[in-house]
Amino acid sequence: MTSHLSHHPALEAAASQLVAVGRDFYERGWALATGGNFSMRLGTNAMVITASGREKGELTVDDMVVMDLDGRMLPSNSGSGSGSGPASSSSSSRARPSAETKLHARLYTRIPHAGAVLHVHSPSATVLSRLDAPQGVLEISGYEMLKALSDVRTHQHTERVPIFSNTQNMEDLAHEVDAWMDAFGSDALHGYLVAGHGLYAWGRTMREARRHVEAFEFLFDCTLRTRNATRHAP
Ligand SMILES: CSC[C@@H](O)[C@@H](O)C(=O)COP(=O)(O)O
Ligand SMILES: [Zn+2]
Repeated sequence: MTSHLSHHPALEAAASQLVAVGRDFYERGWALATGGNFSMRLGTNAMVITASGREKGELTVDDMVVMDLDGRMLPSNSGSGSGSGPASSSSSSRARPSAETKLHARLYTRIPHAGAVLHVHSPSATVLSRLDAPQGVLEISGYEMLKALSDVRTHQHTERVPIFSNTQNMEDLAHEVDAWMDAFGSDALHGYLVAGHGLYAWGRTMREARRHVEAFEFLFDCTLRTRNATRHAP
């Protein structure tokens, strides 16, 4: 395969996993219309993240940007042209990092075991995050599927998913996430919601991060169906 990543086998392997998750999540309707972004850690202070504005179901290994966790682009992004955003979403245009790069970087910094971070715009996450935004947290308990979240051993667990207000200012949003983790810790956290926007979830590996997104999606869907059924109960 010829790409600007081809001299970096570990990086290219990560990029291939990002391409695969993009295709899968697009097909499931969780990353439509360029929504969503995905990254993997590369060592202690670096990550590879999807380029901004790309169709997530049509990513190639060239639609990736290598960054350090302080927001600097690192070499290996040299094979590109210019422009980004939905209007110029071809893999030959210059790769600009995801607009939400700061959120990924902050998670890798705060959670040393995080190896992959996945952000999706799924309908259930988007709807639930709006419904429960006033409470600032979504609590889910009683489902066997909770055990798909790492270190959860029983359906009696209560998963607390914080909900942050949406903003286009990623520094502000990252600050809100930091403040929440300062107050409540990050050990029991598997993901968070951004109101009217979507879900961020992570895992030690790409496999675990994907499992977490799938589990959250199932749990969100069950939560919405239960509320709907309760509303229509005689
Ligand atoms: C449909 S636009 C969505 C973006 O604003 C953003 O929320 C998103 O998830 C994708 O941004 P991107 O810059 O492509 O990583
Ligand atoms: Zn988004």
